[in-house]
Amino acid sequence: MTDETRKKTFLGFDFSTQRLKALVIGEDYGVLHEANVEFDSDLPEFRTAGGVLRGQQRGEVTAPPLLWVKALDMVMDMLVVAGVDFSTIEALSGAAQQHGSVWWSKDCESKLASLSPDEFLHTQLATAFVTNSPVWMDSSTTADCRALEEAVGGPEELARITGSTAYERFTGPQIRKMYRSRERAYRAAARISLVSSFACSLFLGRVAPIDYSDGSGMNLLDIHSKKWDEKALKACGDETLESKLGSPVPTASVLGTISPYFVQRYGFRPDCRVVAFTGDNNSALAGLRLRAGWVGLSLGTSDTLLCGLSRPAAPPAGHVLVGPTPAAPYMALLCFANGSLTRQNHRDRLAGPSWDAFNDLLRSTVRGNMGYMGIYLDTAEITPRVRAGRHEEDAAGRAGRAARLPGAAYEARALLEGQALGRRLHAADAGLALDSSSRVVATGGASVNKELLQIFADVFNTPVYVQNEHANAALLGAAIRAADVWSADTGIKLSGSEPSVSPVATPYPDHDQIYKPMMARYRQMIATFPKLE
Ligand SMILES: Nc1ncnc2c1ncn2[C@@H]1O[C@H](COP(=O)(O)OP(=O)(O)O)[C@@H](O)[C@H]1O
Ligand SMILES: O=C(CO)[C@@H](O)[C@H](O)COP(=O)(O)O
Repeated sequence: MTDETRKKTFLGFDFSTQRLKALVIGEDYGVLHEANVEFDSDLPEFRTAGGVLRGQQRGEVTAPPLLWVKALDMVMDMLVVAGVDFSTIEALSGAAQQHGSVWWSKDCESKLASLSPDEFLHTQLATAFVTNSPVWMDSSTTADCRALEEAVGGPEELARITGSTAYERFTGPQIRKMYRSRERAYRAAARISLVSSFACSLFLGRVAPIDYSDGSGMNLLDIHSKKWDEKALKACGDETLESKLGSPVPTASVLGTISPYFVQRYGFRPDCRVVAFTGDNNSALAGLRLRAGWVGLSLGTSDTLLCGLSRPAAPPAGHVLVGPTPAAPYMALLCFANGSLTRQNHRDRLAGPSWDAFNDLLRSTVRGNMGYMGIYLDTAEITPRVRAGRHEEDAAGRAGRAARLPGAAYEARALLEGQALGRRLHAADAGLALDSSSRVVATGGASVNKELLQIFADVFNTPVYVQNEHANAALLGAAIRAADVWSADTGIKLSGSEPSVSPVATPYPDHDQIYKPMMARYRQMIATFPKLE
């Protein structure tokens, strides 16, 4: 029996692309503690750039799973130093970058079950993985995508079953590539986790099941029956694949109690519940708790657009996923690979390492940028699926040398207007309707930048809001899901709180004159980029 009067707190994690964050909330969902480990600077021994490693083959991007394990050791120590009383934590959950796969070695279960509380996790799990993890930025599996679509009956059929046509970063095509090109690694892996279920496993002390919501980013899960699709499994591996993946579970599930390692090392209660972890965008939707007609805009390493759906309509573009909470049975997602890191690269080039200096450049230009436009793709793009490249045009539509933009300020605005135009255009193509009642709610690292949000408001012709409770809805969503699922499991009501949002950018009334023609030009410009093949 849980004592209803004792102090209750809930812990959330976000294993995102560039950092690991942890957050403790109280019964009222108010933030009590936070900690943050940045992979590149806090763990330089792994030699990552932006949290990832670029491979030799074109488009290959991975991350070492031990980096995430060591980051967890560090973040836990930070919470200790911050004075967190782990005995008050009733439940924990987490979010993680989507689609990445973690390849566990044969003895992983015995290792997870017998961790010594006297040692760090990373020293004990150093040999628990058979290879680095392919992550969402990988674009090297185009051949596997086409083969998977063909095996299932075509791209439309795959989208009807799994919610998406085949995408390079989705876990099914990534598993197929491993099976096809590195069969020894495929065979050596006893289990395959998503980054979310891998992170959950560390707390559970056994390999955790994949949840339905993040599992929908694999091109393997039937989003209607919520079972693995047999044809898709067969196309991506051999008869052992289903057991390597294990059976998927509802996202709002208590998977068990916390591993003795955390009880003995940090003083967690032995009955602290571990709630299934999920993808970071899925968790952001849970954290934002959007109203009907509102759209989430996550500005993390990637930029994503999200909204809840009541039914799983097959999308003409983008993805439909099983939703993370009972309130959002399904969700729509559009992902853009050239998000914060691309903005950051060009900020460094044009203004140096300061966002204030970059914003000064933006302020010195006008909406519409006197007709100068640019599309800057530093990495292969996901929406649409094109190669990296750059295209600039002057007001007369001239490209190439003749169109060189007249200075850093014009390039800065061209970059952000180009990004916002792309988000808006592809959202419309994917059937995401915005009307006068719509609101965009921004979250993630770049959502603190009001100049950037003003450009999104102008291009979308929609007011942009931010959430007051936290700038990282994925992290907050992880802690809130831990609390909500715990409450449903124990029957104990929590005071909780409704999310509150504040407006940060309102569109100027000249959207139609300025941005409608630019949208048409954007469509022509993006068509000049070579497609992934
Ligand atoms: N003031 C700012 N303006 C624009 N972008 C910013 C600003 N502050 C931070 N960022 C961007 O936020 C990104 C990190 O966002 P975050 O949500 O933590 O990413 P992730 O969750 O993918 O690791 C950084 O790459 C950085 O470029
Ligand atoms: O691939 C996708 C979504 O489909 C990405 O959005 C990843 O989930 C990475 O998230 P961030 O680290 O950028 O938040």
